[in-house]
Order: sequence, then C-alpha cells, then structure tokens
Amino acid sequence: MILGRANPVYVALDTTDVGEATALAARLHDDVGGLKVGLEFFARNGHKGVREVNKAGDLPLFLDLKFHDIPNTVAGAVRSVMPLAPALLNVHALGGRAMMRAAQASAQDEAARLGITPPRLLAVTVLTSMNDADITEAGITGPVSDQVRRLAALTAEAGLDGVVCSAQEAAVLRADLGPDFLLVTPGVRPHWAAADDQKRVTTPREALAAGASVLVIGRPITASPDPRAAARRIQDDLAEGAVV
Ligand SMILES: O=c1ccn([C@@H]2O[C@H](COP(=O)(O)O)[C@@H](O)[C@H]2O)c(=O)[nH]1
Repeated sequence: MILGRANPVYVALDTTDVGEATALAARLHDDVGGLKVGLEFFARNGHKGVREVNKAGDLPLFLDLKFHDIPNTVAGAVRSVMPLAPALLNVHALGGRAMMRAAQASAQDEAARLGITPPRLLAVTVLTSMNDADITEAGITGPVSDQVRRLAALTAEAGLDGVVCSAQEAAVLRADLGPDFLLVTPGVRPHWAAADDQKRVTTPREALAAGASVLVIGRPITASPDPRAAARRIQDDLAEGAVV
C-alpha cells in the first residue's frame, strides 16, 4: 500500500518502555506494514530508543512528533530527527504555510546531505480525538470536516506529501486532492475494540474503502492479550472483505 508493503497498518507503539516497544516491534514484524513512534516514547527514550525499535522491527517508521512552532524552530527539529531516517514524519498544519514549507525544505536538504531517502512529510489536520464541539470550544469555526478540508488544501499547497486525518474525511480529501496525496488515518477501530479517547472513528475496512493510505492502529493491537493475533485478525478481515 505504502512504501512497497501490502499491509496498510502502522502499529502505534505508545509506551515509555523500550523493552516493551522492541518486543512488540519484533513480534509484529510479519503482521503490520510499519511502526509508529510518538511523543510518549520519544520524550522518554529519544534517538537511542527509536534506533532500538528500528533495529528490532525492521519496518518503515512513522515518527509522529507533530512539530508545531515557528518555521525556523520546526526546520531545526526536522533536521535533528533526520538521522533516524523516518519513512513518515509530521508537523501541525496549524503552524501555517511558511512553517510547512520550511519543514519540507529542511527534510529534503538534510536527507540529501545524509544521503538518505527523504521522509514523506505530513501535516496533522484535526486530531481524531476531537469532534465539532471540541473545535468550537477551541475557537475554530466548525464543523470538523470543513476545518480538515481547509487545512488539507493548505498542506497540499505548501508542497507536503499528505495529511493525518480521520478516515471519516478520507473520501472527500481523496476527491479534492487526488490519488497520490497520502491520507494517514488514526482513529481506526475494529468492531471488537473500544473507541478509547478517539471520537472520529471508522473500522479498518471503512477507512480503506474511503481512500485511506495508511491505517494507524495502536491499542486494539498493543493492549490485546495477543497482539499478533489482533493484528492478524485485522489483516484477515481486510483481506476477506469482511466488515470489521
Ligand atoms: O489525529 C491524530 C493524530 C495522531 N494520533 C496518534 O495515533 C495513535 C492512535 O492510537 P490508538 O491506540 O489506536 O488510539 C496514537 O499514537 C496517537 O498519538 C491520533 O490518534 N490522532
């Protein structure tokens, strides 16, 4: 689906424990398409921890650090993580056009300097834990779907490779922005899993049908007593076309 792998699921390794993350990465190698490391893991373990996860999992890495600051600072942050060679990296679209352009230029320049493939740079639109009421409370004119559409258009204009959004918005964004724009979708829940703190959710199958490029799934897999079986169940359901 992305980066040459048939499995569109990136598993979110949300833990502070390097041993737990590396064990999950190794165990899930054959059952997911990539690994996602975010703020919880990175804040505790930094580059060293990410290198250990990369080594254990040997899968494409989504470094989900959601940079959001002035252009010069974000460009520096992007430069600083480039030695980790992420396949996917992200910033917040609310940082604006100039910040997103600075991030993209920094990623391209530093990748060239290091002799590595640059990451596909994404921008977060509206967090999948937020609904219409949440963004209204935060002073943003709703509904969420309009805000996601505005920010995705800005992201494309700024020259980034795609967005993080809910799969609830995927069909509209796919129509707006074409087949090559990456739609990376957290908030994915099989029918047998709890929604937790996610508010804009779809099933894995709904997400793919709507045009999502990557499905980010954490707790339904990692909190399962058998993470491998949970990941396989999602894959089997997707492959068979069952409604999950
Ligand atoms: O809008 C967003 C952006 C990022 N995330 C991240 O995805 C995973 C989801 O984990 P689950 O356990 O499947 O809920 C998590 O790491 C978030 O930080 C998101 O959920 N929504």
